[in-house]
Amino acid sequence: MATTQSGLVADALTQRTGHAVELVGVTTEGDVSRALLAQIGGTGVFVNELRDRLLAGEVDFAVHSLKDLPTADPEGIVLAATPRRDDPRDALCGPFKLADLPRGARVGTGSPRRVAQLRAMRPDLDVVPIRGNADTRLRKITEGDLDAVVLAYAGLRRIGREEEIAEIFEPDQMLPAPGQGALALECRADRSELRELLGTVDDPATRAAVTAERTVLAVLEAGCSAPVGAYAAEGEQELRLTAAVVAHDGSRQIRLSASGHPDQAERIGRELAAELLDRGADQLMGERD
Ligand SMILES: NCc1[nH]cc(CCC(=O)O)c1CC(=O)O
Repeated sequence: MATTQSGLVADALTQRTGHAVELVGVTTEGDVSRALLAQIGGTGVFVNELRDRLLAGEVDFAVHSLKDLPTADPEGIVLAATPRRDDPRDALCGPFKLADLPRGARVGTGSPRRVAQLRAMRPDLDVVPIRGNADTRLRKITEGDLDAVVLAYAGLRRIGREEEIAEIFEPDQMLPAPGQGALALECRADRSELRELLGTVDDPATRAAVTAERTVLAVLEAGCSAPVGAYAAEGEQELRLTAAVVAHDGSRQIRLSASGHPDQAERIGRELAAELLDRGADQLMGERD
């Protein structure tokens, strides 16, 4: 997935700037660790190694899944571009649509956000924590260990596994993770010429949307181990942000929306998060089943 999305970015950059781009593969802790992301996640396990290479001057820029970036701003590194986002929705993979899964069916996902929202829709399912890349997860269906897995639609598209999708969840069924489906190009802050080149693939509407979404996460001080979803739909001159905090067992949720001008993305995110906290988001996130 990482190689495909980096290749797409490289091609787009070459097309717009005329510069050749060489891909350098970097293996991260997130790629090798067997621990559940809910335990190790939120701390940049897919990101830190690439940032070290940037700071060491070994690579000029890095391509990340924006969803994997910690919300804290890294020292000496800037988010130089957020290309136009792919489909942000989550997808159910396997032979059954959600409503057709038998009672007690085994559904794999390691994401507390997906677990909680699955339980809200189908409390009878047996949600099983899994890890590994998308291919590994999908194999668990063909090998009969699981009846279904939930993965990001954008990622499935990038690796050409769309045929395995049974159903794509609308954001009102399963609110995506902040930044899901978007990419992030980072480079060193002191490389102003490079920043300008990378900026040619930036999409301001995507940047506004993901800024609003990630601000919610930052204010809630939640990482990817929290059952928090946020999605900002991009209109012409309006951004509509929806954010939700779901109880781990899916029994309750606090879900709010707000709209405003895209220039105000950060403020919209901050205010919505404050309102979620006002309504008890903290308590809901802390509860375990
Ligand atoms: N946490 C792993 C990760 N990071 C980005 C994607 C998918 C692509 C995307 O959301 O942009 C995935 C896998 C998944 O959630 O299915």
